[in-house]
Amino acid sequence: MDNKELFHDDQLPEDDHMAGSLETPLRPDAFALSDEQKIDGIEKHFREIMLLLGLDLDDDSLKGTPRRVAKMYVQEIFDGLKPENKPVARLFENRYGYRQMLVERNITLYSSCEHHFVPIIGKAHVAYIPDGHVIGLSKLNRIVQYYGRRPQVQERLTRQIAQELRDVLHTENVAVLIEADHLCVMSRGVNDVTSSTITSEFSGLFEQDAYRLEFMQAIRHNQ
Ligand SMILES: Nc1nc2c(ncn2[C@@H]2O[C@H](COP(=O)(O)OP(=O)(O)OP(=O)(O)O)[C@@H](O)[C@H]2O)c(=O)[nH]1
Ligand SMILES: [Zn+2]
Repeated sequence: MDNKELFHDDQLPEDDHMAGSLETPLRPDAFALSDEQKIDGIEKHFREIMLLLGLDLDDDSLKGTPRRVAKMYVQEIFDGLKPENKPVARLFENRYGYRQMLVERNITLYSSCEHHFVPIIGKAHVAYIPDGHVIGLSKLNRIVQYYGRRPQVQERLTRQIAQELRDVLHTENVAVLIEADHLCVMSRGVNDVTSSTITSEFSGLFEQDAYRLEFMQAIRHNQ
């Protein structure tokens, strides 16, 4: 089957489209406003949303919600949109001569579905085979957290984490696998609470079956 049968005409993959799809789509002026300006603006608009829903904003429990939501968006669940929040992963020389696979598994992942703005909850498993350098273990978790704290689709999230690991570690030998539950699938729409979504990216040595299998076995063990 060729691509034309798999995609509608306007969805046919093109090289530049595929390359660009790794980036979170941002407006050119995405960084023009301060956090405080963003919080004030979101608060105002969220108040409107609540009023349109018919909610009484004089109610004690509801009146703080617009600002609470605005702060949560800007300072918490979407703070991975700001490049200055990208974790700094200091490289250490691989003085131990460790050349085998390092797997960091079961990394807690929280993200938000960019189509419905509801949570994606899951686990990320990442691995690399060090060349000249290694990084602190917690930085692997932090990289996953950073890219999770954006409106996302799971495919892009997976690829962004893999690309960051390749960049930081100066090696192509990187694997990322994410298994996640999408609240937009579970709690609304199709209302399926049993399905979950697995995405992966394997590059460098992980494109070979033996390395991929070792990784898959490592993340399955003990679960
Ligand atoms: N590929 C992909 N799709 C996602 C992801 N998260 C949510 N979606 C899907 O995005 C789609 C949005 O489709 P629409 O038909 O515009 O939205 P909808 O009418 O709310 O669709 P339903 O969820 O089927 O009710 C849905 O099928 C979601 O399941 C993701 O991470 N990756
Ligand atoms: Zn969704």
